[in-house]
Amino acid sequence: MASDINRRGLMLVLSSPSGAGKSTLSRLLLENDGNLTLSVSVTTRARRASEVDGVHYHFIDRERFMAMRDAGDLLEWAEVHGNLYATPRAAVETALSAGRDVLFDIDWQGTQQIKQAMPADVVGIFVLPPSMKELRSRLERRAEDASDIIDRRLANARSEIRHWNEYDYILVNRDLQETFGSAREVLAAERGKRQSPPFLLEAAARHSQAGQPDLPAFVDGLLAE
Ligand SMILES: Nc1nc2c(ncn2[C@@H]2O[C@H](COP(=O)(O)OP(=O)(O)O)[C@@H](O)[C@H]2O)c(=O)[nH]1
Ligand SMILES: Nc1ncnc2c1ncn2[C@@H]1O[C@H](COP(=O)(O)OP(=O)(O)O)[C@@H](O)[C@H]1O
Repeated sequence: MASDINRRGLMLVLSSPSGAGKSTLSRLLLENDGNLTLSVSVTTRARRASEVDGVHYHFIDRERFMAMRDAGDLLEWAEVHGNLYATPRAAVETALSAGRDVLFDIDWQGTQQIKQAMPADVVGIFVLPPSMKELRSRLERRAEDASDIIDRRLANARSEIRHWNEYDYILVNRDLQETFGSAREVLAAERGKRQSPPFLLEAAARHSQAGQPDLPAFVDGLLAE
């Protein structure tokens, strides 16, 4: 039975440099997909005006963060832009064992850690901005961070982008609706792969559309040889 084969949910990771659009994409995915749950991270960063404690993050102090880390309560953790961020373990395990898929908005360091721990269950999407100029203007338009904080995020962007090839899918976020459509395709394809074999072909076709536009032509070329 399919429910027996696929009783563990998948772990969908979205990473990007700050401002590329991963929080916006996460929100769209969560609003449109009843089986997807957000892993709400803990962080020592200050709350932004638009953020709600317990919804976007659990905002905690450094002491509590260290206590959680030392107690083994964190699935992964990292320092990003001078703040500490981590994924609480318990909520993820509860959701996965109930067959729900879990969405993570975490950086490349966290992705490496969970891929190491659970390689078969993790699907990584890296979101790129169309240009660095557009990245800056998105951070400025978002108007949530002081200019020194924006500068720090931009200064870190290139070193984050260098980790793009550690991910399974790369999405260039030009048009938001198109990127959202591609992310949904990835999710559908990866769910399909985890079902019974008849879904595998469909999954492969979707994978190629979402990730590499040239792949269908390549496959056509192979078939024509
Ligand atoms: N490793 C890790 N990174 C996280 C976690 N939560 C958020 N991040 C990353 O920390 C970075 C900064 O996030 P945030 O302060 O919300 O800023 P934003 O990316 O500009 O929205 C982003 O790359 C997030 O993906 C987490 O639990 N673990
Ligand atoms: N495709 C897009 N085109 C234009 N603006 C976008 C696009 N995607 C996201 N944005 C905007 O860019 C800003 C940064 O997006 P956000 O999701 O907060 O990025 P991140 O979570 O990666 O830091 C937000 O103001 C958001 O509304």
